[in-house]
Amino acid sequence: MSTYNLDIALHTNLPLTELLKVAEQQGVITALDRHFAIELCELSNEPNELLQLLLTLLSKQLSSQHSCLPLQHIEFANPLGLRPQATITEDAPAPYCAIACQSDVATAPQQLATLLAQSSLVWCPNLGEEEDPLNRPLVLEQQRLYLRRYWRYEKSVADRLLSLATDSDIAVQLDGEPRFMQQVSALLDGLFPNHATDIDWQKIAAATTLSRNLSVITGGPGTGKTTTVTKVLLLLMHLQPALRLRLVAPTGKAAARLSESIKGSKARLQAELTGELESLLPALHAIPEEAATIHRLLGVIPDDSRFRHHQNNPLVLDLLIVDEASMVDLPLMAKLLDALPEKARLILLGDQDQLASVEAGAVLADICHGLRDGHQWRMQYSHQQSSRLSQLCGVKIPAGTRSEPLGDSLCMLRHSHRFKDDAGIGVLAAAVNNGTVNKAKEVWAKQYPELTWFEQQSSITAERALLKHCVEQYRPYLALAQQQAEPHQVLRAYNQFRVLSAMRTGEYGVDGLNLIITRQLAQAKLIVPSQEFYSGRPIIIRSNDYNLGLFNGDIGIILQDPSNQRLMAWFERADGSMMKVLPARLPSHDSCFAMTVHKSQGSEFAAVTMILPPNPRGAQMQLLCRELLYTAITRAKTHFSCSGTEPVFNLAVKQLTLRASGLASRLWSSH
Ligand SMILES: Nc1ncnc2c1ncn2[C@@H]1O[C@H](COP(=O)(O)OP(=O)(O)OP(=O)(O)O)[C@@H](O)[C@H]1O
Repeated sequence: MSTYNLDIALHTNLPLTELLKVAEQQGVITALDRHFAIELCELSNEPNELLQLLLTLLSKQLSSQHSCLPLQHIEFANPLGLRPQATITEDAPAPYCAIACQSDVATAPQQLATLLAQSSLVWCPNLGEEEDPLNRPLVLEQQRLYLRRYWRYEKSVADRLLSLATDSDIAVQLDGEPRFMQQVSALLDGLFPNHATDIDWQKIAAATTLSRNLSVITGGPGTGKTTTVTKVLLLLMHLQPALRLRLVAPTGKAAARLSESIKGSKARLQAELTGELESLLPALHAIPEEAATIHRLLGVIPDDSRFRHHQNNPLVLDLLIVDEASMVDLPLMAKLLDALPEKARLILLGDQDQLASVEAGAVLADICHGLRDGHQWRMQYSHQQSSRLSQLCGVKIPAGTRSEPLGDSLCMLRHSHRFKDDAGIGVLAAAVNNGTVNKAKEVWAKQYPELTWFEQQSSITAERALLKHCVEQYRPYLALAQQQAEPHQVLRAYNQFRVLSAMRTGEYGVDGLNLIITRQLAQAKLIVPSQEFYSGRPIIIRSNDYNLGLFNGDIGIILQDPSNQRLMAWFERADGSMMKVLPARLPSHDSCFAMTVHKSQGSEFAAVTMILPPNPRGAQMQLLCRELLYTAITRAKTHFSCSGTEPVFNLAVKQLTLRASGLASRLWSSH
């Protein structure tokens, strides 16, 4: 037992170094977590076990994609989450570790904060302080412990978003020039003719975007985010023909889909531009369709985590549109905002209910946090902004209950035009998103034609109906491959269906599923996998190759080159053109009959089959969450099937992932 001046102490029955080894053996921490703590304590020459434990917990948080360690989140009775040992002997007693506070337990986080503040490793910034003169590696703010780098990212993202949200030159122009207000309002009326009696939230989202330097349009799939933003771009290009705008998304696939959506929206809009609206046609044609990845926009420097564009070499643009913003992690958002020119405007589009980014943070969810009102969502416009929007849209738009500047920049779309209100996929997605197990159960019981449940058998090889379904779904694209159809045609057909899993490893993970599906397809004589590369093999890239222009998550297919019959790997570029690569030159890759739900973000398929693990344990339990199911379901456009058991499905519906971060409270001061 170690004690300090403070009223808080670490209780263990083994020296902490031994205990951390047990924790590593149990898989509750990694070797990296243990060494991170040891090395930092050695660096500071502070042999303090409680400090070492806190550093281990911080590292564990960071490897679970949290941005910080909130001290009040620590489970004081068992901070490492140790499990009881199966075999207990005198040599190996049951490990025990607890943080005990002698007086009021409620003061424990504050006591830990005081302990940390005394360490030479930790900087506690005063309000407004930007830099630590001593460059200490850790930062403690509001009882949240950060690695300095993450604190900087979080602070710079919050500062820039707030400054963009507060910057009101466009709002001032609208308020000060009644004619301009009328002109914009008339254009909005033309583009959003009111056929329904309900409030048209797409029109309000467009007005929000037109009146702020920062706007965030969030909503589920098919709620009209792209349609709305295309109309906004049309108005902006009409009002400011020289506007320099760029479209980006976090992955190549998402960028390609954004390009396609913008093209589709423009084509639909063209048909609507009749009568007086015909004068908008030149502006419509001027809207760019090409979208890039964020990495490409920022300019990747090989083997360097920095980009070519940053604060001192900003991007050349007036307006940046970022699609699939939920996939943008905290460090990348910080770098993107850093490279945004001072006067530029920013539009973020995304679905705040989807899985958070693969790397640290949940930036979009934190931005939208202030709209949550209990179990409901509610717009939070200030009185001034609600009156401005009411004038622009010609309907009364109520003000919210909060008064933070970010509220004026946000708009949420809730009505899906992709799924009919009573169609299975939309209803199931809504039930899962609300965390209502009974409702989800009812949806499955109704046996919608768009939904299929495969009750899980004892092993994947026993799941005949499921495997038959997968073979039938992949048959059309493989038949095209056998007929040596054009590569882009085969790739399109392949993208009609995908098997998704929560995890990579194990029989029910992507690795196991790829093996079994390959075997089934070979038995059905659809592929001949006698060598590593064979015609029809879909592949997913696992690392970046800047020379080839292939990036982690890119998906292609091995097919014969029509010009010389050699097998090549074919990929679709963001602009829709095809690129071929010699298979031997491919960076690390896997087969992709099945992929993780994480990797499927930003893509959509006609049909999706989700396979849940039968007996999730440990880390798998953490992966199974509501956002994972919601993301998997909403990747499907016409059919969703799920192989699992009811308890596992329900467990995932109930579990909500929360990423620890201070961003929401920086953005929403009354949070
Ligand atoms: N107000 C509307 N009335 C009728 N159909 C609409 C409306 N808005 C959008 N749609 C249609 O709904 C479909 C989805 O729209 P859109 O692509 O804009 O949604 P989204 O939110 O961007 O979807 P995703 O998140 O999947 O990219 C499109 O076919 C579009 O034409």
